[in-house]
Amino acid sequence: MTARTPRDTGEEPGDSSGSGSGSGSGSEGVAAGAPVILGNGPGSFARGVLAERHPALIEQVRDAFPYSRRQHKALDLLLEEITNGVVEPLDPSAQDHEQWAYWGREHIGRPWFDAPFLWAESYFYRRLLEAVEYFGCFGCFGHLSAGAWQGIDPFAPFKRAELRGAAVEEELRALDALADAPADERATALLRAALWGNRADLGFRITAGEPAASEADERLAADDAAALWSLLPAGAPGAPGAPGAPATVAVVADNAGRELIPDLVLIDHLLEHRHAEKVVLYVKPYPYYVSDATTADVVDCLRRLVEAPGEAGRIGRRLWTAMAEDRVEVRTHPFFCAPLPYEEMPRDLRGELASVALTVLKGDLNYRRLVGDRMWDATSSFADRTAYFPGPVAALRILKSDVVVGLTRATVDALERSDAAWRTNGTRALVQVRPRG
Ligand SMILES: O=P(O)(O)OC[C@@]1(O)O[C@H](CO)[C@@H](O)[C@@H]1O
Repeated sequence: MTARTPRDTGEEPGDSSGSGSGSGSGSEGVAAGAPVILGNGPGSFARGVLAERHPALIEQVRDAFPYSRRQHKALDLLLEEITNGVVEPLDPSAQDHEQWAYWGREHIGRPWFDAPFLWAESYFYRRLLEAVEYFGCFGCFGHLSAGAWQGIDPFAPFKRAELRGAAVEEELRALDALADAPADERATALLRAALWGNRADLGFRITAGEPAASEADERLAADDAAALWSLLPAGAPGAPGAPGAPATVAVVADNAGRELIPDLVLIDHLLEHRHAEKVVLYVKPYPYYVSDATTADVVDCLRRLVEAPGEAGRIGRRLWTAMAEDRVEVRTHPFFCAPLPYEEMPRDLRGELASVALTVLKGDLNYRRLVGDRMWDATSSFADRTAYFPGPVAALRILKSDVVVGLTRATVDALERSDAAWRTNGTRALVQVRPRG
């Protein structure tokens, strides 16, 4: 992976135009709005992630690989730093050193817990990759082992185990029962599968354990599914761009494996029923938040589908062909691993998303970045929070952090009465849509 410059990622060192004033970049006092979520709230969800989940993850990664003494030492140092130390910069020779020094200008040298939660999490994953030498070992010039671990995804063993597991097997077999279902029934079931697939988040399970079985609809805090489908009418054949003609849909993926498989199945449905003529699938440029999907994970999931019997195999083969015909295109951008809200997305990405009929953002982190990682009033308007987004946008998300907007007062009151941890325990979901403004 070639690290990109600040200009590529939507923020320029020294830019005083306001870019970089959002929740992730450090100037938390600048933008108007609800308080930015920091890592230091006593007893807060964010603090728990930084104090418990990240140290546990370091140990899990350490145990999953036959790392060298040098890598173990780097992991030890990182563990000590995130629990008792202050934020250290990336190695000066790392390609993205300058970028992260800029993003971290208000946090480097200060305790990890004092930084905005989104920033601290994002930088933690970057530092974990540094410790395991994912981009090479920059302090080891001239040493023959300097690049030996390049590109080895530290989360791959967890992702692979999930993909080979019984749950995926069962979910693939369940597709047979849907093969001949009426299109609208199939669409509803596949959208729901892609939504609840977001429970399959290996990072979340480090401390939360296996999520409770869903009672799907009863646990939807908001359901704009009808609005989503109305933006993607099943297309009659027509010239691209002509009124009523199917268009391009962007899907911003979240987790690999058990989430990405239903995402891919939904993408196949969109193409098969001409809700879209093309789907662009955005993935992370490098391993992130444990199970976030990279291109390698897309390949693994497609192989898993293609090798499956029955309907799953047929879907896999159709998608394989669609990739060859550019009807499904995988893209990435450094911004997807930036500690910034989508409001600060760079011009090139904004241009791409402006041209599609709908952008579907999967998962909790994408939601936090979409509306801003702040303690919003849960009844504040989703449309207002996302008005900056360059085109129609839909969020499919399991609630796994404090951020939420767009709920009715009645829903919030009912949730507060029934379950104190409803925002973070992974048992509630939402589908929220903002059509073109
Ligand atoms: O984006 P995803 O995979 O749905 O969730 C990411 C997540 O697990 O990471 C954060 C804590 O580490 C939380 O915001 C959220 O629960």
